[in-house]
Amino acid sequence: DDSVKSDCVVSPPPCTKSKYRSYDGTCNNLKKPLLGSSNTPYRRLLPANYGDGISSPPLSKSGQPLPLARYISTTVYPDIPLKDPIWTLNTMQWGQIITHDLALLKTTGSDTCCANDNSTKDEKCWPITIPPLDIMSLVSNTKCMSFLRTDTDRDGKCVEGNQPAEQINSVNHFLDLSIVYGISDESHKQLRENKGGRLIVEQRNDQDWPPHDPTNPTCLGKEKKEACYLAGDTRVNQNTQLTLLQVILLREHNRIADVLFKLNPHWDDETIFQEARKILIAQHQHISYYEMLHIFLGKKELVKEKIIYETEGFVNDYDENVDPAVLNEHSHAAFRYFHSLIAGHLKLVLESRLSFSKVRLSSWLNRPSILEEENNFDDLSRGLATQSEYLADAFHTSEITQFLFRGNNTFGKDLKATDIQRNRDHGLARYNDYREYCGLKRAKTFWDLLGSMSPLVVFKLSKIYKNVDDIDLSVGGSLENHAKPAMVGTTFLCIIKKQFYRTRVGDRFWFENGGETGFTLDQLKEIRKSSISRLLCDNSHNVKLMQPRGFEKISLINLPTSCNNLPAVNLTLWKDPVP
Ligand code: HEM
Repeated sequence: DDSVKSDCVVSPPPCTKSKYRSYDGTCNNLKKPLLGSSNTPYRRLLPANYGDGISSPPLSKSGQPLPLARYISTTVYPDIPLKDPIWTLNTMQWGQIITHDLALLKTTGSDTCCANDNSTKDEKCWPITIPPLDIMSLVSNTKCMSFLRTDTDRDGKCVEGNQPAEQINSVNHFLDLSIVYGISDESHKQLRENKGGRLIVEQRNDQDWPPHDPTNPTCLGKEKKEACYLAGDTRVNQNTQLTLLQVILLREHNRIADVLFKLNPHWDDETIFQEARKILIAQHQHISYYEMLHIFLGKKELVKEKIIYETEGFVNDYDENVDPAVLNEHSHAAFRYFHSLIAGHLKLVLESRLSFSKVRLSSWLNRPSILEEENNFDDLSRGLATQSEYLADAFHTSEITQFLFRGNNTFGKDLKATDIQRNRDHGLARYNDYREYCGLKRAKTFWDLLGSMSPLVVFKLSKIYKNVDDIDLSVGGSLENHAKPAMVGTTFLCIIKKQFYRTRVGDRFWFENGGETGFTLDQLKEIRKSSISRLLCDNSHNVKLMQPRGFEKISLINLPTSCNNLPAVNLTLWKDPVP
């Protein structure tokens, strides 16, 4: 049954026909109420490929272990900083917002497992080995990086027999701003002010900030006064610009709630809250699908695949037979390709758009306090819309391949090595299998890859892997030439398209649907005016100018203009006609 939960709760909850979404995603699908809900498995496009057919990491065709993930990372993905000529850091950062809204692999236990200590005895421990000639080995004598295997449906002992393990997504699978609102009734409750439809904020220096989180492990060990935030998602503090966008979304909720309260003083807290939530989720879906995704995937492709529509009307494409769940291949290989967009330094930018300073990414991971210092919040907001993201390619900033979460140490973790190890942890089928699935020809030899990769890349692969069938999806897919205008090769494009189709068509509350869960047509037209630029304008402290298209760099055809000139959602359309 596809509605079996990781904790063996098989009986679906009773569903009322609520106008609003639940927090955990249950009852979005009325026929199968658990579809897409928190703590249910990712889905797969192709059957799993485990070493033992059940859950152990895969081996190479020859039966030998696959080449070390860290070795692949250092040999294939060096730090060559090539800037994107068109798209801003906002594009990368919104991509991570979409990611965190859709999925979070579930792990239990402490994330300190390395071959050097006893913790490796934990069956979930599968450290990333560092080869002897690696810079981390040579300079600081580090032998491994901690890696915890993802929890699966087999852990709960709810799966019988030899059924292959399926990993658990601990957040709900819908694009519903669970990062702002929480993933269950309990996690949601802690965020509510219970007045005026607002979310809890703390005021400092004339600005609103998320509340302090006393329990999040990333906040432990911080001085009591140091900001460390609570939000709908536990990763809120992970990196500076991610936290910035989370604060923007939180403030936007309260801004909308305050306007709705003025328009409809007779509404109670819950009504204001749910209406504000519905508007913000709609803005998010609109910005993600209509302003951002075409940058990654190309507009024509999105229209052709019915992921977006060229219409001013409703789009009633909800299909209860479409499973909205996040695909394992999407979250753990294809979409992670965009880790290569990450910039190692974040620019602080003045209203004149002069950049006067920058901060190092790895110095501020899990340390959001930097946002509250001086004018950093505004300067970094402008930075997001001014600075280039990096090109989608096979190069990664060493800030994430050598120094990720380094804290006070010389080195930290390696995100690309983690991505490769995770691909194997989840037993994703091989790159060659997905080539075939996505309409490319299966490669019999390495040289058959030449049609989709550069000769240098094919040469490297042939030196690293023994057999072309051994190539990991997250490696092969990330090395393909782009299927232009998409920023990604054919195989990943095919996987990502499938994801974003399911995410919209499998969501009964999709913002463009008319009917009882939707908006009036006039309201929908207002939602379609929302933009990343206006969102940053309205919710930063003192940013006065933004270019109209905030994912696109400033140019003669995209000049900064007064924030007031940018289209805005007219909330008076939400005035109750019959108070
Ligand atoms: C500074 C920016 C970012 C940092 C520091 C970061 C870091 C991470 C880390 C540490 C993980 C967990 C790795 C694991 O244990 O397997 C992860 C997962 C992931 N990242 Fe990123 N990331 C960033 C930006 C992005 C962007 C821009 C995208 C895509 C546009 C992205 C897509 C993903 C996806 C899809 C996952 C898997 C999510 C899941 O299902 O659990 N990330 N990232």
